[in-house]
Amino acid sequence: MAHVLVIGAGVGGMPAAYELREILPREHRITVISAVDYFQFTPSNPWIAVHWRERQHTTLEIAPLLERKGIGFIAQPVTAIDAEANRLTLADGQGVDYDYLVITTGPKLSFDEVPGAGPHGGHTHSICTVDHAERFWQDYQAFLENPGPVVIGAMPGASCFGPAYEFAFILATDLRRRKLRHKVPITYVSSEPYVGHMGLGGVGDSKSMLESEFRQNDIKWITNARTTKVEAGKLFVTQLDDLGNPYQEHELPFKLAMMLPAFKGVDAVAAVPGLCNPRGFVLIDEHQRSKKYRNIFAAGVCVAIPPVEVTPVPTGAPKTGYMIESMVSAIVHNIVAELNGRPASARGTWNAICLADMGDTGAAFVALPQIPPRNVNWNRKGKWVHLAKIGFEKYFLHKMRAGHSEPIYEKYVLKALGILRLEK
Ligand SMILES: Cc1cc2nc3c(=O)[nH]c(=O)nc-3n(C[C@H](O)[C@H](O)[C@H](O)COP(=O)(O)OP(=O)(O)OC[C@H]3O[C@@H](n4cnc5c(N)ncnc54)[C@H](O)[C@@H]3O)c2cc1C
Repeated sequence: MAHVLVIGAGVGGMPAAYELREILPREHRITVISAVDYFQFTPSNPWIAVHWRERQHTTLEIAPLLERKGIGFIAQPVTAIDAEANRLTLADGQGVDYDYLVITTGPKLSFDEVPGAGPHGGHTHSICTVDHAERFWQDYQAFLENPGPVVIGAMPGASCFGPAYEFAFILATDLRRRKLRHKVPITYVSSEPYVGHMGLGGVGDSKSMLESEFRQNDIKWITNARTTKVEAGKLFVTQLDDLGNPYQEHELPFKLAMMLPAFKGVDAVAAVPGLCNPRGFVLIDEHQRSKKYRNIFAAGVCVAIPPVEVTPVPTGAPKTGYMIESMVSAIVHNIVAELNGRPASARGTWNAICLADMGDTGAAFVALPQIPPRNVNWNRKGKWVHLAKIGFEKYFLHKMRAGHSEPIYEKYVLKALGILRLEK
C-alpha cells in the first residue's frame, strides 16, 4: 500500500488528487496538504478586483469535497521536506511520511525584488490571490470617488503576462461603464520587449493585435521596462533599448498601480537540496519527475521551464491551464504505472493556450509548441472568448465541487478553438 501526498490544492493540486483517486486502487492512500483550507480559482481574480465576482463565487471549502472522495486533507503550510527520508514537516510541527510526493505549490510572489512593490507594506497592488484582488477592490472604491492615473503591468522577471493584459482591458471596461474612463489615464508597463510578447516571443501577430487594442482603448504602454522602485504614487522605470542599454528614465505618477511580480518557488520546496533551480522551481524530466528524487513529481507554476528567449529585461515563460492539466495527467499515469510495476512513460505537453478576457470581448492565443518555430501560432479576438472564459470558470468550479477530473482543455477548449484540427 502506498501513500501519495499532494502539496498544494490549486489549479494543479485539486485535479491531481481527484484523478489519482479515480485511477488508484482504494488500498493506496491519497492526502492533500495545502497552506489554506480553501480552493481559489485564480483566473477569476481580475474580476474580483473590480467586483464583477465576489470571493464566495470563486472559492470552495476543500475539506468536505476531498473527504467525500476518500482523500485525506490537512490545511497546514509545509515548512520542510526531507526528500531522503520521504517525510514532510508542517507548520504545527507534525511530520507526514509519503511514498510518492506530488508538488503543486504554485508560485511564491517575489515582490521584494523591487523596493516599494507589493500589497504588504508596498505601494503596488496584485491580483495573484483572492486576498490581493479584494484589497484592490477596497482601494478602487475610494479611487472611484477621486480618480487619477493608473499603472498596470509586470515587473522584471515576471512570467505571467496574460492577467496583466486582461486587467488593463477589464479596468478600462469597468471605468467606461461607470462613465469615468475619461478621468483615468492608463499606462501598461512591462518587462516584455514589446506589446504582445507575453513571455512567449509573441504568438503569431499578437503584437499588432494587442497594440491595436491598446490604441482602441486609449491605453499607453512602456515595454522593455525595468521597474526599479516604487514610492507612494510614483513608479520608477528604466526603459532599455533592444540591446539592453538604458535608454530612457520614467517617473510615472499613479493613484492606483497593479504590477504582477516575478515568481519564485515556495521556500519549503526551494530549500530541498538538488530539487530546484536557483529560483526555486522544481527541475523535472519529460515525465514530470524530479531529476534527483525518483518518487517526487511536480506540475504547474512550481516547475522549472526555461525562458522562450533571452530578453533585454528578464522575462519568464508562462505556465497556463492546458499545460498544467496535461502535466497533472502525466503524473497520475506515471505513478499508477510505477505502482503496477511498469516504467513511467507519460509526458506533459508544454503547449501554451491563453484565453484573455477584455471585459466584454476577449482574445485567445495558442502556441504549439511553446518555443518557436511552431506548428500552430493562432490568435483571435471576439466576444466568444469572453463567454468561453466564463464557461471555463463555471466548468472548472463545477468539476472541483463534483470531484471529477475530466480534462477541460483536452475535451472542450481545444475542440472549441478548432485546435485539434489545426494540429493535424
Ligand atoms: C491572476 C492570474 C490569472 C490567471 N489566469 C489564467 C487563465 O485565465 N488561464 C490559465 O490557463 N492560466 C491562468 N493563470 C496561470 C495559472 O493557471 C494559475 O496561476 C494557476 O493557479 C496555477 O496553478 P498551480 O496549481 O500551479 O498553483 P496555484 O493554483 O497557485 O496553487 C498553489 C497551491 O499551493 C499551496 N501552497 C503554496 N505553498 C504551500 C506550502 N508551503 N505548503 C502547502 N501548500 C502550499 C497554495 O495554498 C495553493 O493551494 C493565471 C495566473 C494568475 C496569477
